[in-house]
Parts: sequence; structure tokens; C-alpha cells
Amino acid sequence: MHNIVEVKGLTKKYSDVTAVNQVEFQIEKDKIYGLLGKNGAGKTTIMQMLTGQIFPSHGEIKVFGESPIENQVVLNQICFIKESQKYPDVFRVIDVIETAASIFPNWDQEVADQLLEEFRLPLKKRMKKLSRGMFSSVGITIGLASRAPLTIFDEPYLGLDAVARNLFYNYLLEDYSAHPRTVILSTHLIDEVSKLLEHVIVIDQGEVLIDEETDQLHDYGYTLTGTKKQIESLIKEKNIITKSTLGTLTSVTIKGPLSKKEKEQIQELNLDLHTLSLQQLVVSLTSRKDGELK
Ligand SMILES: Nc1ncnc2c1ncn2[C@@H]1O[C@H](COP(=O)(O)OP(=O)(O)OP(=O)(O)O)[C@@H](O)[C@H]1O
Repeated sequence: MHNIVEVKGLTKKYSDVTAVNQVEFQIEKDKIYGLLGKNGAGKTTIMQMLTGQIFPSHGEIKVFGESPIENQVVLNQICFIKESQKYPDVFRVIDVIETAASIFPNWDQEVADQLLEEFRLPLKKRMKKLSRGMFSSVGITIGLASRAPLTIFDEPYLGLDAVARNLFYNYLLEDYSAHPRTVILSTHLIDEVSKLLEHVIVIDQGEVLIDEETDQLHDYGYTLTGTKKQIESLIKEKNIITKSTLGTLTSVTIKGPLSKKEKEQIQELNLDLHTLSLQQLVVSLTSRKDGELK
């Protein structure tokens, strides 16, 4: 197993705001990661530190074995696509693409041409005149055509419709299978991307809440619905994430796993049991007041 990112005790403070607090994780080579969490959780700050754009207050970051700060050897291997990307005012789509082609060593012009056509991007139009969705499509085209060993997408598809987003997901999967690399995807559209993700890191209030392989998450949480009495008899020993009551029915979200015996009891009582989707899991865990997963 080979880690291309190693982060230890990573902290970023902005005067009195601790945006990232003692974060620790590793990113393995050739895997698709989801960096998830609600607004203000600290995701962008982490991605900016990984790409050497801002400096940590404390802690250590190694990307491809070295500090990314002012390190051209490391930075040449990273493509960071962010929604707030700025381009020179005079730049047209073609200028952005040509510049990207000259920067990224693994650039694949065929991929770029296919995507420019699929997204129907007007090559001669200035970037500042593009619609929000078209602007995002340019970023996605660069991210995929760069074939960078570490490609980071921070909320890459603002303004893109469902058809264009699907095009991105399909292209990413297809190209990733043929040319494996490491991808970090940060997005609020969790359910849409959940099938793409092999590993999930959830950030909450600047800290790592979950760092887990996606296929290990199916047992992380459940919702259980039944009468108040039935539910209470079952959940005494469980860690409750959320609980709501409507009339005689109570619905609880509990942290897994459930034992065989508990599952049998639930079946005997004919209660409604569902595993949480990744989005439900992230929302329920990060909505808790203490934000803590015990
Ligand atoms: N330049 C800055 N100066 C001061 N505070 C900042 C700065 N950048 C980020 N923050 C604060 O740090 C915290 C984390 O912000 P960050 O942008 O990393 O979150 P995020 O998870 O990317 O959120 P979103 O999903 O909304 O993009 C927030 O409280 C934010 O207000």
C-alpha cells in the first residue's frame, strides 16, 4: 500500500477561527476519495494546504513524500479544480485549455477535445462571459484531461445540470479505469457521487469525523421506525444519532453495527429498518450538536 498524502496534526487558524484542528489522514495511490462535510467544515482549507496555496499553522503535510509548499516537483503532479478559480480577463476558453496543456505533463488533448465537444464549449468565448455551468465545464475538462497523479475537485460543478454532471461522473470512471490516479472529490451532492467513492473522509468543525472505506460504511448507521414502546425497548444500549416522534410512531437514527440478535428482534417486531445512505449518514452525524461520533 502506498500513501501519496500523509497529514499529521494539521491545524489552520485564522485569528480566532480554528478552521482545521489536529487533522490526521492518509491518501492512498490510485483511489477515489470523497472529502465531505457541511459548509464551513474546513474542506477547502485542507485542500488549499495540500496544494501549497496556504500554510498550516501547525502540523505536517507530505504529498508524494515531500512538503508541497513552493515545491514544483510536487505541484506539477497535482491538478486542483476549484469553483472560485480566477482567470486573466482576456482569457478565452481556448487560452485556458492551451495553458493547461502546457502545464500538465500527462495532458491528454484527445480527452480535452472530446469533453469540449460534449460540453459544447465555445472555444473563442472569453471565460468571464461564460455561464456558471460552462465555467464549471472548463474546470472539469482540465481536471480530467490533466491526468494528474493527484486530481482534486472542490465543488466542481456549480451551475451544471444533471445531464452534464452525469457526463462528468461517467467520464471520470471510464478514464480512471483506463488510467488509474488519485482523485479527491469534495461535494455537497453526496448521493450522486457515492457510487464513485472508494474511501470517504468526513470533516466536521475542522476535525475528521469518519475516515473509512466506502464499503465499510453500510453498517455505520440505521433508521428504525416503530411505536415508541417498541423502539425504546430496542435502543437502550445503542448510540442514538437523532430521534423524532410523530403521533404514535418514533423514528430513530442509531449508530451501527447491529448484532444478529438485534436484527432478529427487529424482524420479529416487524419494525421498519433501513441502512443510511452516505448522504443521510453525513447529514445526521454532522447535524448533531456535539458533532461527535462515539
Ligand atoms: N481566509 C479566511 N479567513 C478567515 N476565516 C476563514 C478563511 N477561510 C476560511 N475561513 C473559515 O474557516 C472555516 C472553514 O472554511 P472552509 O472554506 O475550509 O470550509 P468548507 O468545508 O470548504 O466549506 P464549504 O463547503 O462552504 O466550501 C470557516 O469557518 C471559514 O469561515
